[in-house]
Amino acid sequence: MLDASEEGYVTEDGRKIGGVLMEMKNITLRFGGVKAITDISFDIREGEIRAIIGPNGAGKSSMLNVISGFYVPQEGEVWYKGKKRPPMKPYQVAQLGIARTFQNIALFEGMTVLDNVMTGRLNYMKTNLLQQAFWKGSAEKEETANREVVEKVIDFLEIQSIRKTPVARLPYGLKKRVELARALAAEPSLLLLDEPMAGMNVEEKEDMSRFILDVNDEFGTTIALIEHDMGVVMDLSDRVVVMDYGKKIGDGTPSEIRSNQAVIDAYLGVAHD
Ligand SMILES: Nc1ncnc2c1ncn2[C@@H]1O[C@H](COP(=O)(O)OP(=O)(O)OP(=O)(O)O)[C@@H](O)[C@H]1O
Repeated sequence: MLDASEEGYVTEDGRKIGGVLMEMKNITLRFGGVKAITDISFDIREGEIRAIIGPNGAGKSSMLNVISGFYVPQEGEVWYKGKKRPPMKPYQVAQLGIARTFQNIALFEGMTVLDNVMTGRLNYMKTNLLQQAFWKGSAEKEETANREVVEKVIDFLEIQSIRKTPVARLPYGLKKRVELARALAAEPSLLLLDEPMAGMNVEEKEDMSRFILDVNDEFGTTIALIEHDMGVVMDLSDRVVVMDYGKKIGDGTPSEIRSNQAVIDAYLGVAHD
């Protein structure tokens, strides 16, 4: 059994994970008569890669939407960095350092890769248009600082060669990478990835897995992801939450989840590796 103390724990591959970054306490979310999430609690720790898995309709996206502020649960509490988070709009959650990608890519198709990634910096752009007109100097300084972060992310994700290409012209796998770049440009403390491998071929999945691990390793970014590809989930994640019909049926390391009978019955069917 994993020793997840207050201070943190050591992963199966020997990495040191910190204390609690986010805690979901007894979350219940309803849409009219449909209970998408029923009384779910779990935490996400500093520096870890945490997966949420489960069959279609289990409530995974709803949970990610609660974390990112798109949905406000009827019951339960969301704690972040040791404080209870009041109900917030998604942009306010983003300002707390929580960035996300979407299940269906949500980029500006007509804009270049560079401009799309720049939109990830919007929360850092303090000068408005009027100020830009009067205080050109400070707007320029801000633009340069934002550009530096964006260029670093573009280099890191190896998309320099397509920086001036309109997103509409890119293949699917690269669009997904641009979405990751935009989220990273926000320099998040918590990065949420909604099915980062969906629709990808094997090679694209391998690239994306490598980038996710590199982001976590290089920037220490905490990552929570939803993913259906069990090979990927078991390879990438430090701990996994399993949902079924809106309820939590498992929570543990990949090897604990692989041998959890309730999880095997509801989702895995046969043990995945
Ligand atoms: N906006 C909504 N309005 C009404 N019902 C919703 C809404 N969003 C989700 N639901 C319902 O809540 C339940 C959980 O859906 P959710 O999309 O969170 O599941 P999921 O685990 O992410 O599924 P998938 O793997 O198919 O994406 C489903 O019964 C779904 O129909």
